[in-house]
Parts: sequence; structure tokens; C-alpha cells
Amino acid sequence: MWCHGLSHLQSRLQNLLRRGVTCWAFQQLNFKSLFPLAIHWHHTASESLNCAWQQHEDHFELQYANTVMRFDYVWLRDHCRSASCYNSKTHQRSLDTASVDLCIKPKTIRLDETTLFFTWPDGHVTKYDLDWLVRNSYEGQKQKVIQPRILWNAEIYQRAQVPSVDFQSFLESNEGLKNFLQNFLLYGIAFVENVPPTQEHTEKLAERISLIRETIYGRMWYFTSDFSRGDTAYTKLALDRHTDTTYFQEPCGIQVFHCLKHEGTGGRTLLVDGFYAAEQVLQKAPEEFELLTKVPLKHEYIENVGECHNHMIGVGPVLNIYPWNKELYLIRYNNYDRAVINTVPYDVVHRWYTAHRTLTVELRRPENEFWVKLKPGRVLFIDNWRVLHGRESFTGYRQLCGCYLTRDDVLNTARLLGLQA
Ligand SMILES: C[N+](C)(C)CCCC[C@H](N)C(=O)O
Ligand SMILES: O=C(O)CCC(=O)C(=O)O
Ligand SMILES: [Fe+2]
Repeated sequence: MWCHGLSHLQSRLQNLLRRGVTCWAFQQLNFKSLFPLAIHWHHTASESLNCAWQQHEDHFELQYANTVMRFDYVWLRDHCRSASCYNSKTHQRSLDTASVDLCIKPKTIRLDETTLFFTWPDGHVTKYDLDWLVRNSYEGQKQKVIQPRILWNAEIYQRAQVPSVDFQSFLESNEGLKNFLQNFLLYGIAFVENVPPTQEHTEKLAERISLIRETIYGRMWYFTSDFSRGDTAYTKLALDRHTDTTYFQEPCGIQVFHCLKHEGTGGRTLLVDGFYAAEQVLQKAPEEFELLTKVPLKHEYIENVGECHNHMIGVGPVLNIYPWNKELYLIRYNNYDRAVINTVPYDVVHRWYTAHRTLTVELRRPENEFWVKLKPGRVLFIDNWRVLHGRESFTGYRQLCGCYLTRDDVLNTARLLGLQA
């Protein structure tokens, strides 16, 4: 590392840095001759490591692995992984962040091989591996998407020839399960074949990847067109594309469908990649996309049929994006269950209807519609935060069973199998 033995220059340097001037220092140069244009960077001696850092008044700047990173000093103190600050067995912070002086600055900083050492005013030392900092810095993270996906229309999905997973391999091998989850994460839908057509086997399948999310519809549901519940799903009518449980504050993450019996005609299932449609809106009308991410809407479920009395309300925009990288993670789209709009003034309402129309036009393009006939033995998993489903009207006796899954637990299983989720 360059700059060893420069401590006599440190106070002058600090003055300089306080004024926000960037400094370079080379051992072989006369430091004074560089004032006041001088730039002071601490460099590693070894070319191969290629690391440089600089202590600014209010942040620490690091260049490493082709990344320029800036760290707040409180952040650097807060993320200390020393035994007294962090319990590496439980992966939990022991340090009380509120005890850190918000104006804290390190007394000294030094680099040894690939480890940075920060000594704080009270003498506590925090060590960071350079690679850890790259992996965990804002600049290192922000280029990375949280969830890699393949957006699809009917042709893209069909051409991809995504293989279904067999019931046995899904249950018995981690590889089968991993293949299934990989496809599910990429496309937002996935099928399991050769499942015995019973509710019990469907439940077993669901439990292999997640906890079942029990709702007002029960844990496992089993339904026919008997209008046993106050919802169109329990009729023979067609259902336009929608996501379910938009009236929950957190809509159900995954939906599982298994058609156990159908003696009649029609009843095909419609699937549409909501993120593909949203992407088209973003390309064609970015300000409409933005409005759909901003305007809060209510969805509502009011039921008074037989013994079932429910009133559910969920509030949130149609498109939900991560605020730091604008990645879309949830679409809430159900025109049946959308409640009275009273969360925005009339002029915004009008712009919202325009944006909603643009999205609807994309969602309804025939080329975006993927139709399948669910059959006994073939179980469909749908990412209810991304892919919309619908159904054609039907005749005859039709029995469907399934359940909702908690999204966190599906992702948990995926991560434990080594997938990015
Ligand atoms: C039948 N099953 C339990 C699957 C769903 C019923 C929920 C229907 C509701 N309109 C919604 O979209 O959330
Ligand atoms: O009957 C179907 O195929 C699906 C109905 C539906 O949308 C649902 O149950 O959520
Ligand atoms: Fe539905």
C-alpha cells in the first residue's frame, strides 16, 4: 500500500479533504508540490489487487473490482462483524445501532492483503474483506436484479418447451424439485405431471415446496360450480384474466390448481404473463407505467352467503416496484374485485383510467394468451404476483382442488436448493 509513513501529512490532508478535494499520493512524488490540485488516493502496491481508497469527510470511497463504492461511516460501524457486534452463529446483530455516534469517523484505516481495518475513536476495530464490501455495497448490488425472469407471450412460452416435472421426481429428488422451481421462478408458471387425482396427493405436492397459506377459502380448497361461496369462481361463468386475493394486504403468492374431474365442454384455463404486459406499457408509455405504480387502489371481498360472512380490504397500486431499482415484483389486477376508487382526486382518476386501459389492452392481446385445459393428473402452479389466470365458461360437472402457498416459503425452498430468489 502506498502512503505508509505519511502520517505527518495527515492533518494537512484532512484539511484538504474537508474542503472536498480528492487527492492522489505517490510515494515518489513530492506531496507539497501537488497542492492544492493534489488528489490523494491510497493505492495497493500490487497491481494485481487493483484497489484504491480514500477517506472523505463524510464517507469512505473504495475502488475495487471495477466498482467505485461509497460507504457511510455509520454504515461501516453498524455492519461490523466482530464477535461483540455480530453473532455469526445466529447471523444476528448484537450491536445496538442507536449507540453509534451519528458523526462517527474512523481514527485510522489500513489495508492488509484483502482486508480493510477501521479503528474507531473508542479503539474498536472493524474488519472488512474487500469482496464482502463489493457484494454488500449499494453500487455492487444495484446492477443486480433480485429475480431473473423470462417474460413471455404465448409463442415465447411454447417455443421454450419448458419441461414438466414428474410427480415422483418432484417428491423424491432434490434435482426434480430444483428443476421445477427454476422453471417456476423464470416463467411464473410450472406443471407437475402424473399426480394421482386426489386432494391428498395435491396437498402432498404443495407441502413439498412450501407452507400452505390458509385463507377464508380454507387450507386446501375443493370447488365446483355450486355457488357455495359468494364468488363467480363458484359458477360456470367465464372469468377474465385476473390475479387472486387482491383484497388482501399481501395477496397470496402462489396458487395451485388441480382439476380432478370435468365431464362437459369448455373450462379451459387462460394464463397471461402480467410482467410481460407491464413491460410493454413501460416501453410504450412510461408515464402511464409510473402512474400505475403510484396510485393506491382498494380491492374488496364482501361475502354473505350461507354461513360465510367476510369483508376483506386490500390497498395497493396495480404495479408494485422495488423503490431502489424499479424492478417490478407484484401486479394486483382484478377488475371484478376492485373497489370504489376514493383514494385520488378526479384528474388523477382520469389519468389512472387511461393507464389502466393501456395495460388492459396489452393483457388482452391474443398473442399474449396461453390457453391450457387442466386435466386430472396435471397440476399447475401459478405465481399469483405475476401471472394472471382466467377461465372459459363451461358445461357439465367440473371439480377443481388446490391451495395457496406462502411466497416466502417457496422462495426459501428455492434458495436452500441454490437458486437465486
Ligand atoms: C376458488 N378459489 C379459492 C381458488 C378462489 C376464489 C377467489 C376468488 C376471488 N374473486 C379472487 O379472485 O380472489
Ligand atoms: O375455475 C377456474 O379454472 C379458476 C377459477 C379462479 O379464477 C379461481 O378459482 O381463482
Ligand atoms: Fe382466480
